[in-house]
Amino acid sequence: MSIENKQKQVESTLRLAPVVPVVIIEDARHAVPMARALVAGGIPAIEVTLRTPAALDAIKAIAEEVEGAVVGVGTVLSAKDLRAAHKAGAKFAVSPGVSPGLLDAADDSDLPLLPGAATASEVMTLLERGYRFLKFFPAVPAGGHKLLGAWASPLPQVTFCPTGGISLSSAPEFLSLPNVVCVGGSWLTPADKLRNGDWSGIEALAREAAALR
Ligand SMILES: O=C(O)C(=O)C[C@H](O)[C@H](O)COP(=O)(O)O
Repeated sequence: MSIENKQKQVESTLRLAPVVPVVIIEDARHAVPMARALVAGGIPAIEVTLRTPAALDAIKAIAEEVEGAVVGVGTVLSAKDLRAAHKAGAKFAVSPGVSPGLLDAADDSDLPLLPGAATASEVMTLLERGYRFLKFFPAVPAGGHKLLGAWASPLPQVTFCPTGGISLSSAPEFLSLPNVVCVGGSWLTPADKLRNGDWSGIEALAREAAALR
């Protein structure tokens, strides 16, 4: 698939809701009820990070069992991560930054990648490779909505999903920027709610997030 088509897929996924939850899942058995709660709350695109041994099983379970969910994989650092997540059923991939090896692997893969960038030079390098939709990471420590707003004029062809340090209360300052399509954040799936199986609590957090903007 061409980079243009993969980027179109990324765009339509990012346009589904104002927030993409970034999930750290410790127990794959939590994946399906958690994803159902997020979808019920109006948040269909879900990024499951490859930070725990349960991540690939969680992605597989959501892909197979949760109607309406668009499951993606986060913390993709290598070609191997990309292949494993694609095989598990991920529909999109997210990386905190890029390496030449990861970009080459993404060119060879049909799994659309949302690559991370934190400087204008990184953004320009990714533009050269055909990427117009990028993750801005780590959004708040790297300069927050002020940095992102400053890129809108010289880099108008690039649209971002800022992630890293964003909360329900700070999301609107990002979402109001012309070069932001949605934000990412871990606040929708807190560890204690996952551990306690508080699915209605997660649905309530999703509903609040879906109403942003
Ligand atoms: O795993 C990845 O690929 C990442 O780039 C990191 C995540 O996007 C942040 O960890 C978001 O987490 P919060 O700052 O808690 O909202």
